[in-house]
Amino acid sequence: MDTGTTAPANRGFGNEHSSEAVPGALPQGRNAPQRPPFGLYAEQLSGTAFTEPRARNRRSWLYRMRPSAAHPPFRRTDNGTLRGGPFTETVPDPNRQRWDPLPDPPPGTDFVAGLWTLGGNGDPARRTGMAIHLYRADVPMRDRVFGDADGELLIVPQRGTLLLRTEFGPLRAGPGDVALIPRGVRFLAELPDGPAAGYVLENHGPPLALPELGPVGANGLAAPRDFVAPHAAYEEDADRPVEVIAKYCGNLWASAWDHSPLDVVAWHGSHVPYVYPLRRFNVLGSVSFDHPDPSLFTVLTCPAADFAVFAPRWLVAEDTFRPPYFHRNVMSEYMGLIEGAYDAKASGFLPGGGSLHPMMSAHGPDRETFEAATEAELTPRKADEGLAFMFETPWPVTLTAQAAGTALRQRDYDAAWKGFPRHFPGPLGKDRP
Ligand SMILES: O=C(O)Cc1cc(O)ccc1O
Ligand SMILES: [Fe+2]
Repeated sequence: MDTGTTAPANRGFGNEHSSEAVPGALPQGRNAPQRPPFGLYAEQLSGTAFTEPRARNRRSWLYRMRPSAAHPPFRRTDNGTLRGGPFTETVPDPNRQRWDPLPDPPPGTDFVAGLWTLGGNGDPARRTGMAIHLYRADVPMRDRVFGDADGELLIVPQRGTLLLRTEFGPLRAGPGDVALIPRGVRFLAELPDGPAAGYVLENHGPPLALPELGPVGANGLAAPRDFVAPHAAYEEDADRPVEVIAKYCGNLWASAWDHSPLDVVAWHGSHVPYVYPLRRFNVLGSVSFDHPDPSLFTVLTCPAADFAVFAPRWLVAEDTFRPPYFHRNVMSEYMGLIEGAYDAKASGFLPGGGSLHPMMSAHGPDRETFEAATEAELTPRKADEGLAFMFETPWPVTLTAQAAGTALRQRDYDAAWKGFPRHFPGPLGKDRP
């Protein structure tokens, strides 16, 4: 992971971070001096209510060339394939769904234009729920900058690298990394390795945080120090026309600025973007028997969703069906695959594709996986065939019309669980109880 500078990484989830692109640009001892250094303008960006308890309070102070307030009106612009809650285009569907990866975008698609919404729940106007988006882009954002008032964005690259130039400085995230852009933080996405694709969890509610560790102890799972915040960096050519796009209560709005919002010279605070390399996740698992619940793989959690990663790990459980078990649960599970294969599905779940297992819908290993795991010799085995993740949400996910109607939807997904033979009570007269 490259943070774009040679300075030591700005590490630690939830820290009071600080950074200055020019020595002396960050005011010391107060947030709003009468005259900030170099004639910069001080601006507070609050991610939580002013009175939110200290442990959950998120805000940052930015010292910029111009106040963000100096801009003309925002006007509605085309949402493209982006949709916002409340999701009412289809009725909530109890069926299990799976999609093939999205095809390449029309030439000239940047990160924002390439956002394609699968579905979600809640309502951004009430700051509840979440949305699931996919993105694919083949051109960098140059004179376009995006900011999402509706929530934070957890970006999961699957193909290609994103160089995210944020108000707080640059972050680089490629396949195997996740980037977390807090609510309202403006950024553009460049594509240093060419075309890019991936997944986005948009969280409308309280921000994602590291999970409690409980009996796990003081260490384990995602370590706070593996989250890297950017170093302050501003655009030298900030005085140029830039289209600023805002997502606000589900819709896109655009404003023609005469300067770039990427003009922050110094900042400090807790409402900051991060990159986290998923392979740093300290996977814990069963060293005796049984397959643990996937909550043990939680990287980040918030009321609207848990983000879990299925990272390489050793499987050693004795007398155990080792892949994910058959289950029905109250949560709705959207899964994506960054690379390789996932241990519950022998076929059909492709990198860049996705599956949705709604509230109380029965799912688990497909028949091929079941048969193989039932016969497998239970020697210690490294499960390192891929990198999968899950957005697990307590509320049903309602699909957009495009996600429900697309030809990418695998209409025969139920066949993954077809043909399980009945063994009980056994042939008449034999083992019959
Ligand atoms: O459905 C899935 O594949 C996700 C999942 C994984 C696991 O290890 C246990 C339960 C679960 O829902
Ligand atoms: Fe599941």
